[in-house]
Amino acid sequence: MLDISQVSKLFNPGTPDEKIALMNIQLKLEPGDFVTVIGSNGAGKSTLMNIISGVMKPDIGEVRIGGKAIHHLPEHMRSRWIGRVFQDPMAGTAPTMSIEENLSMAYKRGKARGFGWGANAAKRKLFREQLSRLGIRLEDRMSAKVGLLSGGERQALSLLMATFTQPQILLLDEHTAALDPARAELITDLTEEIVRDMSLTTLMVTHNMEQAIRLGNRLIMMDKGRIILDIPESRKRDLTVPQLLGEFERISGRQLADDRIVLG
Ligand SMILES: Nc1ncnc2c1ncn2[C@@H]1O[C@H](COP(=O)(O)OP(=O)(O)OP(=O)(O)O)[C@@H](O)[C@H]1O
Repeated sequence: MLDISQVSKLFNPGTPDEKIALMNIQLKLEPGDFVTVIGSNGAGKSTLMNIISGVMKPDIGEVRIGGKAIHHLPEHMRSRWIGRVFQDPMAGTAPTMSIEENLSMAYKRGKARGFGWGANAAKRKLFREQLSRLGIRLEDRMSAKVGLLSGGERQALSLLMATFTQPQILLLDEHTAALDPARAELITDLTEEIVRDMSLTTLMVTHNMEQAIRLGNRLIMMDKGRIILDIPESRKRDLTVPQLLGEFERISGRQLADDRIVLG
């Protein structure tokens, strides 16, 4: 479903600030894979997400979705295949627009995949149904401005907007990191439910080691622009946080340096 081959990205080449952000990344996700991504500070996790979504282009290498090369396409052209939820609850939604207007935007984005403009009443019914799945009564507040919602409510809406047109790839970029523990748990539960129910192929960056182990069917660890560990479901099931940190130390020869690390 997602095929990244030999992707490299260098920032400020040929200057004293030269940084290797990604070095020869090879990553293949099968349909329905839910892969968690962890790594040290500056490992290249955000750059990888940005290259998949089209915020940045790789220096070399290819990104394919469903066999189609997309690395040369601009971000807006990829959005019909890719849903993304960011760490910042303000990032995925338009604050001055209502919940319904925000959902309409996301709906329009998926149009090319069979979600044509329906009659308004039919659309509103669909939005209400979708919102009610979140279980936080946003369906009763469809005309409320999104800027008035709490961080958790906005993140739940962002998750719905990123997924309800059934993207081929869902990118979750530390999407629970800015929330308090109770709201982070709500969004994590919703994520699991939506990904499972829609069989979405998902890549999730997290600083929460316990979450990285518990969620999904595969875990990858990045360091200095490379994937240094790729753990399949069979091994992940019995993995513990100390074992995971030990693996990092064994491979990289250092302790995992991450100023936002959460052990569990
Ligand atoms: N726009 C940029 N210009 C220059 N260097 C950059 C840029 N974006 C990222 N980098 C550098 O590329 C490397 C990878 O950064 P990236 O943000 O992808 O890491 P990360 O794994 O997401 O880190 P963190 O967990 O700390 O957010 C880092 O050394 C970073 O300083």
